[in-house]
Amino acid sequence: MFIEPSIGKRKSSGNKGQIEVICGSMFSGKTEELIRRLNRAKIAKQKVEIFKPSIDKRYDENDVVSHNENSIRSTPVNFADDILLLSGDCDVVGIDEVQFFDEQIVAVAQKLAVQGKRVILAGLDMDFEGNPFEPMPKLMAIAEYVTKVNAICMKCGDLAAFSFRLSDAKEKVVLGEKESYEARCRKCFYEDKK
Ligand SMILES: Nc1ncnc2c1ncn2[C@@H]1O[C@H](COP(=O)(O)OP(=O)(O)O)[C@@H](O)[C@H]1O
Ligand SMILES: Cc1cn([C@H]2C[C@H](O)[C@@H](COP(=O)(O)O)O2)c(=O)[nH]c1=O
Ligand SMILES: [Zn+2]
Repeated sequence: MFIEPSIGKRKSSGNKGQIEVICGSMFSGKTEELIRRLNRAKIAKQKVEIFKPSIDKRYDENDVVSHNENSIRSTPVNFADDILLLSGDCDVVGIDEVQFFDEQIVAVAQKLAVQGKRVILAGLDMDFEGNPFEPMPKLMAIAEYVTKVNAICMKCGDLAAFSFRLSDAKEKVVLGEKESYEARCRKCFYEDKK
């Protein structure tokens, strides 16, 4: 489990800011882990702002919601740059579904961290073809902390790092849940890949 190197008193301690990335396949617990860290920051009396791309309205228009229905209030934004304008003087910025943001999210995360903020980003590291899902690789490169979480393979019960798309759709972005995707281990993913 990720243990914060420090938490609380960010402004008064002349904080340097940091970037944390939570990555993995679908159903691996990225959103749960993001919510856990943000709730702990709130308990430590940190001012927290949470964002998600407005494209993601699967469970709720505004909230970030995990597959097991944990939720936290968030602000949907159209562009990564909006986060810079809306994060104000907060201590901690949480961002979910980061893979749906434009490349600008990398500069935005960097700027927020340079301002002294703790920036926590959660997103898919691979797409349905098993390829890196930009801009996640760049964010992982500039982060101080990267946490990779695994789901359970829906075919064999092993650990799963891949998101298997059940439909024949070839577009990179196809929103969906259990009806459209399964968490798979490498073997079960490549066995059935079209
Ligand atoms: N194949 C699976 N492996 C692990 N957890 C699963 C799976 N399918 C459903 N879940 C549920 O999904 C939850 C994680 O949801 P969430 O944090 O939203 O994941 P992510 O954001 O990575 O898609 C788990 O706690 C579990 O209840
Ligand atoms: C693999 C893959 C996924 N998506 C979509 C499907 C879901 O709407 C989100 C991922 O949500 P989660 O919180 O990580 O479960 O992304 C996609 O558009 N393209 C893909 O290749
Ligand atoms: Zn498997």
